[in-house]
Order: sequence, then structure tokens, then C-alpha cells
Amino acid sequence: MFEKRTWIRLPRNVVVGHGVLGQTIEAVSELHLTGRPLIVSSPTPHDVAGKRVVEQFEDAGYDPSEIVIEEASFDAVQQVIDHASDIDAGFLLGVGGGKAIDITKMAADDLGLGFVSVPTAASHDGIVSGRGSVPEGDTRHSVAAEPPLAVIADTEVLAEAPWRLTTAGCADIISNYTAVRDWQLAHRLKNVHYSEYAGALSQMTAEMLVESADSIKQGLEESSWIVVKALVSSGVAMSIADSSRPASGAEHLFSHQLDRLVPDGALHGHQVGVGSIMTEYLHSGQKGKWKDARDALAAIGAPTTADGLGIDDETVIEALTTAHQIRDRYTVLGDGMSEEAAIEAATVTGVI
Ligand SMILES: NC(=O)C1=CN([C@@H]2O[C@H](COP(=O)(O)OP(=O)(O)OC[C@H]3O[C@@H](n4cnc5c(N)ncnc54)[C@H](OP(=O)(O)O)[C@@H]3O)[C@@H](O)[C@H]2O)C=CC1
Ligand SMILES: O=C(CO)COP(=O)(O)O
Ligand SMILES: [Zn+2]
Repeated sequence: MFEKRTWIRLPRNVVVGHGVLGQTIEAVSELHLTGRPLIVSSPTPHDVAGKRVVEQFEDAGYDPSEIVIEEASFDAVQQVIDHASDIDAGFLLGVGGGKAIDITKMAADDLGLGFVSVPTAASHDGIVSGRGSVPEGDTRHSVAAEPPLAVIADTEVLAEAPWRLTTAGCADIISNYTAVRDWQLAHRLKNVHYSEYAGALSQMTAEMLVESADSIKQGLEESSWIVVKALVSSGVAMSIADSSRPASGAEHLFSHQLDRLVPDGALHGHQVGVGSIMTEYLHSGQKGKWKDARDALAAIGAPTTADGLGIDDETVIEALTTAHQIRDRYTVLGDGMSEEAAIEAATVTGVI
């Protein structure tokens, strides 16, 4: 008997483009959500977009409430849950970078309420995914959370964000190459389930971004358009896989470990980008494609070295040798690298 089943949770409305923040009410009303909206943001996103979202709901006759969280923590998730319960919220909107969006996703998951994602930075591919991460305690990687019912990505807002946030988003996408390689390796060696559709979509997303690298330039709104579409596509790949596997391999383990060792270090995307140079080397050797990964990152202005991340060489080696402990996810790091091998990989690739 045929017993396979799949359940893919995707957003109903993905609205991307110039000025679409002004269409928030339109995009949300199509979802038939009821009750009070709670707008969750962090300080800068609140100023650049959150206030406008609240005003739109007020003007449209809703009774919105808002909360501004300062940091990515379980306390912040709880604050949002408590506030939502106090005001009897009907649905949640997360307005911001990865921090605000993930906290809202996790709170919505706990509350069983609908969630709308309003990114203010094209900095990571969690804007569409049903994954949330709070970098606190031992768990640094994402866990299942409420996927957005709608995504409203205004390229005018995204283009005004600091450029480094956009290059971080590009690097998060470029890291899909090694993530897919790790996933395929785990499939071959450990019989981990591999989705051809999700793997192909994730890889194609990285290829298309790299091919468009010449058009990704500071000051061009078109760049935000290209990057956010790639972030959406990568998030869809995660939704198809029902896992972050298509977009997260050993380069992400390395980044999560850096977050443990250096809280408030570099941006997520920048860390995974540098990680992917080294893990590509581990996959394909000295004459392999690690130079392509490095050159693609350099072309869009993302860091390619420990210096560029502002992280010292010793910490990079410590993160590489201990990254496999982050979670039960088989990658090219296997049961862990020796210090000598880590120094070799980081030196040959010019990361240290
Ligand atoms: N769930 C998933 O699938 C994924 C989750 N992630 C997670 O996302 C996080 C990384 O996201 P990231 O966006 O880099 O982190 P943050 O949300 O911390 O944003 C980075 C910085 O950008 C600021 N910012 C955001 N938007 C603007 C803007 N328009 N103008 C000026 N400044 C702005 C923020 O300000 P402020 O300090 O005021 O908030 C913050 O200082 C990580 O925690 C990572 O784990 C990453 C990939 C996938
Ligand atoms: O960052 C992600 C994908 O880009 C999410 O991956 P993790 O599950 O490793 O947190
Ligand atoms: Zn990522």
C-alpha cells in the first residue's frame, strides 16, 4: 500500500515591490483574519516600518497594539505571548530583521495565531520559512515554528537598510550550495531523507543569485528585489523539505557555534558565507569550488575572512572543530575536525 504523505505549509500572499508596505491592509484582509492585530518589531524596524503598519491598521478601523522587543531571547518571546494574551490579539505581524520575525513566529506558534512577516532587511532567508531561532542557551539552530500566512517585503524599505544587511542575505543564499551538498552527503551516508525538489530549488536559487551578482549594487533598489526574491525562494525550499536542510549545512553549524563563542559577533549571513568557503573546501578539496564561493561573496561585498567578520583566528578554529556538536545533523564535518585539519582548511582558503 502507498503510504507516503507530505504537508507543505506556504504563505498565501507574497507581496514584494516598491511601496508595498502601503498595501498591508489589502494583503492581510485577504487572509480573513479576525480580532486585534499585534505588531511586533525591534527598535530600528519600528521606526522605519512598524509605526506605519500600526497607523494603517488604525486608519482601517482595526484596534492594533504594538510591542517593541530589544533582543532575541526566550524572555522576548514570552513578553510577546503575554502581551498578545493581555490584549486578546487575533493575529501577529513581525516587522523587522531575523530577530523580530523569528520571535513573532515562535510566539504565534505558541499562541496558535496567524502570523504575517514584514521584513525590513533582506538579511536572511527566514522571512518565509516555518522555522524560528532564538540564539539563547545551547540551542542556536532553528526549530519548527509558525510559517507566515503572508509576506510583505517593501523593496523601498529594504533598499534603505544598511547595505551590509543585504550582503548578509546574499551570503545566506550563497551558502545554499554547501548546504545542499551536505544534505546529499547525509542522504548517501546516513540515509537521511532528501527532497529532490527542495534541493534543486535551493541550489537553483543560489545559482540565479550568483548569476545576478553584477546587478546587486549598493544604492540600487533592484538589488533588494533580486535578493528578496531569492530569500523567498530559499524559504519555500525549506517549507517543501519541512526542514532547514536545503539552506543549512555545516556552514550554518559553524555560524551557530560562532554565535555561542562570540555573542553579538558578525551578521548571521556573513558568518555562514565564510563558513561555506571552508566547507566547500572540505567537500571538494584544494582544486575544488571553494574559490567560486569566495569570489561570489567578494563580488557582492560580503566578508570572506575571519578579519572581515571581526573574529579572531583562534575562535574560527575553535568553532570549526566543535561545530558538529551543535545539533544532530550529519554534514561534511562528520564526527568533528581535528585542530590541524581545521587550521589547514582555514589557511588554504585564506579565511585566516
Ligand atoms: N528562521 C529561519 O529560517 C532563519 C533565521 N535566521 C535568524 O535571523 C537572525 C539574523 O537576522 P538579522 O536580520 O541579521 O538580525 P537582526 O534582526 O538582529 O537585524 C540585524 C540588525 O539590523 C537592524 N535592522 C533591521 N532592519 C533595519 C533597517 N531597515 N534599517 C536599519 N537597521 C535595520 C536591526 O536593528 P534592531 O537592533 O533595532 O533590531 C539589527 O541591529 C539570526 O538570529 C538567525 O538565526 C536566519 C536565517 C534563517
Ligand atoms: O539560517 C537558516 C537557513 O538559512 C536556518 O538554519 P538553521 O536551522 O541551521 O538555524
Ligand atoms: Zn541562514
